[in-house]
Amino acid sequence: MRPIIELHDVSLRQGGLTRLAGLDLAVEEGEVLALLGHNGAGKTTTMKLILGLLTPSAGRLEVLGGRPDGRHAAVLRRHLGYLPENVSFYEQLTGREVLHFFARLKRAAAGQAEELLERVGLATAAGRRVKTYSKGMRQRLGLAQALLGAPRLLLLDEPTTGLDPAATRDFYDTVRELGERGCTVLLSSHVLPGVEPYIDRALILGDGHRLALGSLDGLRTEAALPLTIRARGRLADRDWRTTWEDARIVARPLNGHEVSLSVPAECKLAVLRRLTAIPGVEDIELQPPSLETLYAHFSRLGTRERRGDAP
Ligand SMILES: Nc1ncnc2c1ncn2[C@@H]1O[C@H](COP(=O)(O)OP(=O)(O)OP(=O)(O)O)[C@@H](O)[C@H]1O
Repeated sequence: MRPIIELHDVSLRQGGLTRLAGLDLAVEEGEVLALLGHNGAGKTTTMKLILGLLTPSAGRLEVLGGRPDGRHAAVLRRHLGYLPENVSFYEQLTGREVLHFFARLKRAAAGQAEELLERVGLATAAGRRVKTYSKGMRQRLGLAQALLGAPRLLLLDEPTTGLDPAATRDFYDTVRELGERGCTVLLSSHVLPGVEPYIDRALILGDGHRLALGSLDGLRTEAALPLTIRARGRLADRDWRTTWEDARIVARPLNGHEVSLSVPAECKLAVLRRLTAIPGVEDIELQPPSLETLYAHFSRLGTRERRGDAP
């Protein structure tokens, strides 16, 4: 089956500025892909190219089997949902009126508006004017708007900015459910903590360049960063710095009953074996590099490469 989104060497240059540089990307049906990057990295630009709101200056781009900015655009509009970064609605309308308005625009059944209000948890607030909504309620209304018409592809630009942790979790739960039903989801985010369990792959962008693309496991293998092993117990009597022959294993005693070890992946088993044999060790916890750590690693690497620094 063909990917839902295909970018081959896509660039967008405007004036002297490169907004996107030679991006290659294929996204499969039902995949949840996170677009990660600093301010100005090219996340919104990538989304707007996929939406057909911008046209590449070079390269080939296909979305749901056609070019998004050509005649295919009308087909796309029916199968695409978009939640922009700064979502705004007519403040005087109620949540229900807003959704009915967008349902008419998208030629979706009015009944679907009610169903979606329920689904995003706004059923009881549906009769209130949008101007009385909190940030989280506006985002949920935005998501309901994006879900009108049963889209095959959803583009969510910074959807969890300003949401509290519980609202963020609810939001991502809905995203996961959509992915499981075969809807392809692209979401851009600065807010990395919490997103890991909900995504299949991450694309890390920096100054319009692709810095890394892969699943969490794939990115971990590529980055080859040390993992953290924490041991707890009655540990005060030991000199942790001299316990290891390999200089790459760095021990940081946190207090008398906890030590944190930075361990290269290939030393993991040896360290675990040694730790389990040490009297006093009562508990061991493994922490592979988080998405946040991987993001920082690839961003640093990308910046260095572009500046031509030695690693
Ligand atoms: N309307 C525009 N006209 C010209 N250049 C633009 C325009 N919008 C964005 N850019 C430039 O394109 C580049 C990529 O911006 P983009 O908005 O895609 O980044 P982003 O990763 O979404 O950033 P943010 O996290 O701040 O939203 C930046 O250098 C930005 O200055």
